[in-house]
Amino acid sequence: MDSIKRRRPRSPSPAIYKLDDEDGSYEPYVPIAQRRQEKLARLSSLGVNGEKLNVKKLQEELDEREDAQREEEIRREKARKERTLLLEAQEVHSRKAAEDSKKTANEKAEEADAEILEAIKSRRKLASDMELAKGIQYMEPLKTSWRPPRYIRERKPEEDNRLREKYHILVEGDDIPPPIEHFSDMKIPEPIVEHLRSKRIVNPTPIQLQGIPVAFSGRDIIGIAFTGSGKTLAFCLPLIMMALEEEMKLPFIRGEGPVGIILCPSRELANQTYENVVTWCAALAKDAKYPPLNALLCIGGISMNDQSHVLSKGLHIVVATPGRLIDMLEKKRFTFNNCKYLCMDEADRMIDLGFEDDVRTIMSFFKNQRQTLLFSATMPKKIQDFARESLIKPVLVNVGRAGAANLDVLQVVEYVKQEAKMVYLLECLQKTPPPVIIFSENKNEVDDIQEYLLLKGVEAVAIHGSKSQEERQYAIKSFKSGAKDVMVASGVASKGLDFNDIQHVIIFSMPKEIEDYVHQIGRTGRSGKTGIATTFVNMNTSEQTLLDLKYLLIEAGQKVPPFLSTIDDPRAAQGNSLTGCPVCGGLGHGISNCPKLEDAQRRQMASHRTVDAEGGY
Ligand SMILES: Nc1ncnc2c1ncn2[C@@H]1O[C@H](COP(=O)(O)OP(=O)(O)OP(=O)(O)O)[C@@H](O)[C@H]1O
Repeated sequence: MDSIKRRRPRSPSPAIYKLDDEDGSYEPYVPIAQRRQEKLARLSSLGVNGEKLNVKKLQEELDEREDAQREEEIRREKARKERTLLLEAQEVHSRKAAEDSKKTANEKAEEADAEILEAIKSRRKLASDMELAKGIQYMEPLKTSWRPPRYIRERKPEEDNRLREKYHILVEGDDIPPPIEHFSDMKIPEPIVEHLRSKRIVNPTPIQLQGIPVAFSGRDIIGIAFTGSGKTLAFCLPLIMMALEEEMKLPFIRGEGPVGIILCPSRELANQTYENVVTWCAALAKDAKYPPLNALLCIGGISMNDQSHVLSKGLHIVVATPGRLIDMLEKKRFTFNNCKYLCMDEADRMIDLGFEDDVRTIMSFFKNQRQTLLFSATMPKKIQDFARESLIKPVLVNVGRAGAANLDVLQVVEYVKQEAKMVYLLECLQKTPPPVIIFSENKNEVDDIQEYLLLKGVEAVAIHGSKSQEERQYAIKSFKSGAKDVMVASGVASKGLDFNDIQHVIIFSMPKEIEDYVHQIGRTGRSGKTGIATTFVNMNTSEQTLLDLKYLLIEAGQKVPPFLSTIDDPRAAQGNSLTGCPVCGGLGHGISNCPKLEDAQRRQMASHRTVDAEGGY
């Protein structure tokens, strides 16, 4: 009985059965009585006298030996199985590694892109923290009293579409207001139309003929059109009209207003837009029928006390850079209690990671529903999608591909060795008469170029983020007035600045982001005139930037120099899709190599509430 208790079961466990069964080594069960008989027979065959020996003891010894044998078999079997599993795991692993290495060729990049896009998607909505906290979500656009003339209202939708096709305007959104081909049909006050005519602004440009009716209707808008195509008028005029209507209903007194704000990424651009607003308001007020409208320039680097006379009256329009505007709002120099118009010029720049939080803070000062307008020449798909989520029934008005170069600019790309650049620059300046702008990414280089040109007797001014506000203003003023022939500039002057008839833009050092290039060459070829842009590249220019440039030249139907055409797109070799980067709009790379993403991450790490190097604050 004892021995039976200690003995291990001879018959294998069901699990082992199963395994044995699987590989065909199944042993049939032998009853205990039969086994005892067999054992005794074996003992007697060995010549052992069963009566003399303690049979029970012998039997136990034999059982133990058999048990040990059986255990050894099970152990070996287990080891064999484990080894097989290990081998299998190794095989799976190496199969996966092989698949992964195959993926590099086609899917890996897309997988990585999807991951980055997912991360970008998780960015918070652009709505202010206050709106988000209160859970406020406006569903309907702002109501305005403006209506298109009856004959346009009665036009068939197909006719509207025909007009859009004629002007290469793409639209997206619900209930899109009709395009209007003439200023006179937009119900703009006659003194303004008259003033525009005096400036040879007779017919609206495509972005204006669709953008203005959309904005006049109170709709949120994303307006994308190439550099120099008249976006400023498209977003200033609706604000002037809104302010006019409010003022005429009930005149503003001290402490009231503004009705709306225009946000710009640089002081110079804000200043230029402010001057436009003031000119158009003054043109309006020339007719005694219309009241004067007050505008305030709110930028870093200037004393706000100089404008105290504006603050002592009712305030209609504020043109600002984000930092100074937040400062003024926090100090309660004015409020947004009645503000219902927020426009962002160069909006992609405003809402990319650098200014995103500032924009949110500004939005949190609004007390009521607002109309939001975003305009730019470059607006990568991801920024469009992100912005769209934060707008109310927005209308997208797109003239040409977002980020495409202005076709009125002749783009010349030249290979110039680093050490030869300065000398070649002088030669290059002979291509056209002045005025000429030279762009460099590096502030020290801007200073060096100006110094060199001055030494060579060229009347040159320089502007970059480290110059004082006076120096910057002097540079812009003297260049605009024609007193100086050449302006050497860092990126600060590249976005939105509208100089008279620039003949030639020279890009001394190619920017990493192709969007910056598009803005820089866009300082020429404005308002229907043509211009030249010469860009120096060399081995310091990254291959990816060169690829972006190559595709942009091809898209614009420009000549591609041999050293650019020989650069192959690695994505093509890997069989990857050649669609443009959704983050920066560059056509020569995917999202995983986006230079803007790197920059954005860098900027996010730096505290952007400190003085903006480009002078935004
Ligand atoms: N309808 C028009 N007809 C002719 N010229 C116009 C018209 N509208 C604006 N302009 C002129 O075109 C020039 C460029 O306009 P604006 O500065 O608004 O361009 P933009 O689209 O904002 O360019 P950017 O993207 O570089 O900021 C200005 O000098 C402006 O006076």
